[in-house]
Amino acid sequence: MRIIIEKDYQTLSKKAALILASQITLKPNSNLGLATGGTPLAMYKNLIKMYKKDEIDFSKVQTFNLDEYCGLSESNPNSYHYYMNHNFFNQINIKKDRINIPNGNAKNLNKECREYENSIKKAGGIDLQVLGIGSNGHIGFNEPAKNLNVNTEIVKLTKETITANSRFFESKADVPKRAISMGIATILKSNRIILLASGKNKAEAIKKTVSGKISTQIPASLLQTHPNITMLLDQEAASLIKEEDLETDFNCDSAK
Ligand SMILES: O=P(O)(O)OC[C@H]1O[C@](O)(CO)[C@@H](O)[C@@H]1O
Repeated sequence: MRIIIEKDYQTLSKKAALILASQITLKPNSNLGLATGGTPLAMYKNLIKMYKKDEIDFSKVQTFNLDEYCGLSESNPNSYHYYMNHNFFNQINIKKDRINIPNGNAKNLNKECREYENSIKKAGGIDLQVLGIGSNGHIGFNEPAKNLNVNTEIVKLTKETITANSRFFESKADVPKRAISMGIATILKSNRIILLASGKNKAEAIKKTVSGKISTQIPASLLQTHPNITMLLDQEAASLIKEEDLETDFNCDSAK
């Protein structure tokens, strides 16, 4: 596990954008796995800036989003379809038919999950997956539980996640209770993963992800088994990581 600690959210977001840009430069037809939530917003802004300066070309890129709420239409401002179009896709030259986001409004949700998983396989898998993390350690919408989903499935959101995500909705009651999410194996099959985390409220989950025992109660801890994972953190999110867990050849503590 490579750990990069940046001064703050802005520098972390710039670095995340540079990692994506280098992936696309090296492989213009990359399959990118993308995340939503508050954390990647500034990364998307940086990528749009780079695109406008002619530094990146998204025309051959294909994207797969991690998750989507059940029951929200694409035009609902709280859906992840809307989030991605509004915050990213509408401002770059990606081809619409190369964008993949689970349809949380599909008539047959189980079929939708199976087809989503197959479309990732057919595309040859994900080259670079971007992840955020919930303060309970969830990745995608894979919530802490005794058993975790392997493949893309319908998931029930925990009270904690509903409360955390209610900041984007008019009221807590409006937050959907279910979502479609890539499973843990879907995520772990990606060639490279970068996980972004900013702020004190992520520090405990980050500590457990980096150095805790691997447990389905902290879904992100399973990332310890991945051969090419980079944790891109700001100082607050990294504040509970012990010094000795930073001392490996791979780790780069750029803020100190
Ligand atoms: O970046 P935020 O808003 O803290 O969200 C953390 C995680 O929770 C989610 O909103 C739900 O999966 C993710 O999209 C995100 O990675």
